[in-house]
Amino acid sequence: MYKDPSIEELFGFSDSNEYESTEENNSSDELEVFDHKVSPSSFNGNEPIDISSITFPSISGLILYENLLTHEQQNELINGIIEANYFDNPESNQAMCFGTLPSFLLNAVEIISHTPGLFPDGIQNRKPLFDQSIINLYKPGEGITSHVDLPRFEDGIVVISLLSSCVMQFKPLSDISDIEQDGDNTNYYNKFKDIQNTGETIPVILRPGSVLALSGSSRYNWTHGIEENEIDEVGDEKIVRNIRVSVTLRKMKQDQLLLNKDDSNSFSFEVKKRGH
Ligand SMILES: O=C(O)CCC(=O)C(=O)O
Ligand SMILES: [Fe+2]
Repeated sequence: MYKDPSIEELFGFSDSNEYESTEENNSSDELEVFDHKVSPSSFNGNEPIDISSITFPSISGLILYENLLTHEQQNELINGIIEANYFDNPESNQAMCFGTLPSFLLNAVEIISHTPGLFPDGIQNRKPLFDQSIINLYKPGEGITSHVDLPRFEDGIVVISLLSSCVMQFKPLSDISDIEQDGDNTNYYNKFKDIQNTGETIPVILRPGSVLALSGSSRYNWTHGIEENEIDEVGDEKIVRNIRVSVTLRKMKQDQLLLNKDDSNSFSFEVKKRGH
């Protein structure tokens, strides 16, 4: 029977000292988050089935593929993330990997790279498609400040959603001139607080197994963020948030790679607390 996993079951830590597991210990460390009786519906290695793609008329370049990853593929990602121990420290909720992608991401990247229409051809056919990943862990009620991804990353970004749904808000930038000047990370997230928000906000529901692709205007001219809500309401739909994990995949700009030439084929990662 499906039961939402607790954060302790997933990542082995608790906010409260009172937590005591009533579950049997799973000696293999492997966690089946999804009940496989709910039949996975999507990519079977040959033909994609039952995948819906959603576009947003006012946000050019934004496309959402629901059910792109099967439950098994989602489990594989979650188990890979657990085994990598990124979130052993309860303070950390963001792991950044540079260089070679962690191996547990490779099947998902393979699927994404074979998904037609995700990106314009020039992006879709680049090699490698991605060389940087961020894994974000959200407890219920947590979010991420509205931002535009850093200019040191190429166009063509995806966000894979796992475990829980949430709403991502897209807001058009009123002034994009600052983005070009901001070559590094400094105060990047704060920068957009003041210059966004002159127009409408477009809610995008990110469900587990979905892949959101951003290119062109959606990547450069809109901010995206997740509000700090325990419940999201969109139209008639009410989403009670549970623990959510997302995987962001991007490609570093070539000149940024050259800055770290000796490291460009190696793998490194950094685990920290999201600054927002
Ligand atoms: O967690 C998400 O869904 C979004 C993450 C994000 O925007 C980012 O890593 O830049
Ligand atoms: Fe982002």
